[in-house]
Amino acid sequence: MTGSSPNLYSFPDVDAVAKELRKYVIQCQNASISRHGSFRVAVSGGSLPATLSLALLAVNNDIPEDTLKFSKWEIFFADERCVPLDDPESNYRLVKGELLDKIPAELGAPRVHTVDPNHVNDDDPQDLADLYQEELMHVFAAKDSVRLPVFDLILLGCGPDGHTCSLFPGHELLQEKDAWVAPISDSPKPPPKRITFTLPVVTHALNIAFVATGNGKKRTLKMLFDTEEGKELPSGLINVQAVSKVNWFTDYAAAADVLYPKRGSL
Ligand SMILES: O=C1O[C@H](COP(=O)(O)O)[C@@H](O)[C@H](O)[C@H]1O
Repeated sequence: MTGSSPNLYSFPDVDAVAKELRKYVIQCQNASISRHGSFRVAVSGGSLPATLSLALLAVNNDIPEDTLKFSKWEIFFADERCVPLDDPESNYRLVKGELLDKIPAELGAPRVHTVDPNHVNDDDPQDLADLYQEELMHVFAAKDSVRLPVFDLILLGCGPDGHTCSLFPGHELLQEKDAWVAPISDSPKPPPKRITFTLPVVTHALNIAFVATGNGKKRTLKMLFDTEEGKELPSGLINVQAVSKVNWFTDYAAAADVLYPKRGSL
């Protein structure tokens, strides 16, 4: 699962992607629970939650090592839009509808860390970002002061422009070195006001997985993996900075034009 460069996995279709993603997430879960008793995972919005749901809500055939232990999960949001939690633009609402509401009771309930709903309508999203950073600090810096949180797994999407979280190409936020969570008021993709994990937080995670499927991601993946220009895009910066911790789960449609070596199994 690791090498000296990002792993680009490519599978025939979304169902096959979901099957392998499940294996990978469960491997990360089991290792994390053995290490520290919980699984701290961050999720994204966009197209990711649907594929994640397909992966995690599959039947496990009673294989013990294929068991999801949601009661040990702490779920965070790699980025969130500054909207109420029940707004159609909310990443929380999306993840709730696709996944959280559908988790069978016998698998346990995760602890979900949403943004503070009392500050989503603030003019300046700085407070919302600061409060979410404090939420992370309660979990990751409970005993000592730590420079950065160490997520067990961050699950990312990649937009057609190469953005990930709410980190957009050429945006000054890509230079942020200190904050764990940052506000953005000029997102080129609506809604404009959001908060996002910063690059240092993402690249400090133990495991990072991108999920990118469908024709709409074909040009983006080609650029990210086969061109120098792609290394400057937000998703490309994560490839460059986190190298072997990064695993891409793609389908044949998205990775069709990529020359970078692809793998067909975990
Ligand atoms: O705006 C966002 O977009 C990205 C990518 O979405 P996708 O639909 O192209 O997969 C997503 O990862 C992020 O969480 C979301 O806020």
